Amino acid sequence: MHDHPWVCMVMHMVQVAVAGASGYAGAEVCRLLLGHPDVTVGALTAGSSAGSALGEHAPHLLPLADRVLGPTDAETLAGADVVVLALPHGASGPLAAELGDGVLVVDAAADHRLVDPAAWEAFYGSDHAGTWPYALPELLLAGGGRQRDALVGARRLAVPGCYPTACVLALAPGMAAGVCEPEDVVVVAASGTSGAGRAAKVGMLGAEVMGSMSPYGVGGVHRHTPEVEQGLSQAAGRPVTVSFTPTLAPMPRGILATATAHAAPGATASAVRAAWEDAYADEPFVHLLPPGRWPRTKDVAGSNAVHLQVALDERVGRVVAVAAVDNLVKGTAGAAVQGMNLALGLPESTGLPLVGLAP
Ligand SMILES: NC(=O)C1=CN([C@@H]2O[C@H](COP(=O)(O)OP(=O)(O)OC[C@H]3O[C@@H](n4cnc5c(N)ncnc54)[C@H](OP(=O)(O)O)[C@@H]3O)[C@@H](O)[C@H]2O)C=CC1
Ligand SMILES: CC(=O)N[C@@H](CCC(=O)OP(=O)(O)O)C(=O)O
Repeated sequence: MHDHPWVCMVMHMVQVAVAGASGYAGAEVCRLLLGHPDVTVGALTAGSSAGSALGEHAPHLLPLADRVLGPTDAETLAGADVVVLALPHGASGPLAAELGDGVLVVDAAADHRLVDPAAWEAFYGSDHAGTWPYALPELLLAGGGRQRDALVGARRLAVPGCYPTACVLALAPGMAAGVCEPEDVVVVAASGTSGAGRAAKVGMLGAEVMGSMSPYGVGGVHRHTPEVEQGLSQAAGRPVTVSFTPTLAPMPRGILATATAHAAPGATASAVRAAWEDAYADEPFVHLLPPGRWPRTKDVAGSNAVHLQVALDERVGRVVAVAAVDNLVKGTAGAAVQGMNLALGLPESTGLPLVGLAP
């Protein structure tokens, strides 16, 4: 299919190592890899959990329950064809440099997503590690083409953030088609608590989050703001400004993003609908719902699907787009596997579930 040296690898089973396998994202990568027909699971590593069995942390991963987690270092990860890094931000750059150019490194953390070092420094407060191809294949690029083309044959991949995946896919069609204005985009998105990782935090205790919703990172300070702006700007071909407000929702997984943008002068409801239909008609994972049906997080739980709907609020002249994703699948682990498939020359959908878990 693709004329690239990686393609020969698919003749054999691909060995994939996972760093951070005891965490939510790493364990979800393992779950998907267990259902992937072309993959064997290689070394699994952790931080303070190294030396313990994966089953102590992720008992649902029965076939891997007895695997002992190794330390997260280049020596332990050596020998794999692919290394997925599901580590806290900041850890990926130095480790990837030690892994060498021959291995495909898929980074689930934020370290290599942003193109603009100044944006990284402003929102993350550390030195920028560099920019890797952004693993959002469905992203429409201004002037034609999709981000997918940058992923085929790549050896380094930056997995998009969970909120940015939902927000960017929600509005990119309107930006690319010119039916949405780039200024004053507003996004309010709710996330399940697994988005915060499993490290203990008081605010994540059941007693704190159950039966309640609360915003955080309000006022343009959340670190996903520049990533959402970056993706939408790439679709629009000019700078897009976004007010982004994340919200914590009392559910284990899922993101529901509601994004609104000024409609371009003369944009009609049918032109808006056509932009979204055209954008995603051939995308295996991005599903524009029939008119009148709206996305629900339950419908995408456990799957790599994105459910979308769009409407024109003619009274105020704004386009309203809503997207639902599973933060741990299309928002992280599924995107990692989808990007891996593309980089290796495998069919893009291999090993990725399209069916959700509702009710
Ligand atoms: N959760 C989500 O929805 C999403 C997560 N991501 C990203 O994925 C990455 C992992 O997130 P998540 O799984 O949620 O986090 P968790 O806290 O659940 O897991 C973190 C993992 O990293 C390991 N770890 C922590 N510190 C170190 C260290 N110093 N050296 C080596 N290993 C370490 C942990 O091991 P140990 O068990 O020993 O502590 C654990 O395996 C993050 O960058 C996150 O932003 C991206 C998109 C969505
Ligand atoms: C609910 C919650 O806390 N969500 C996290 C985002 C999820 C995440 O892990 O961020 P990345 O996708 O950039 O890795 C947050 O707001 O920081």
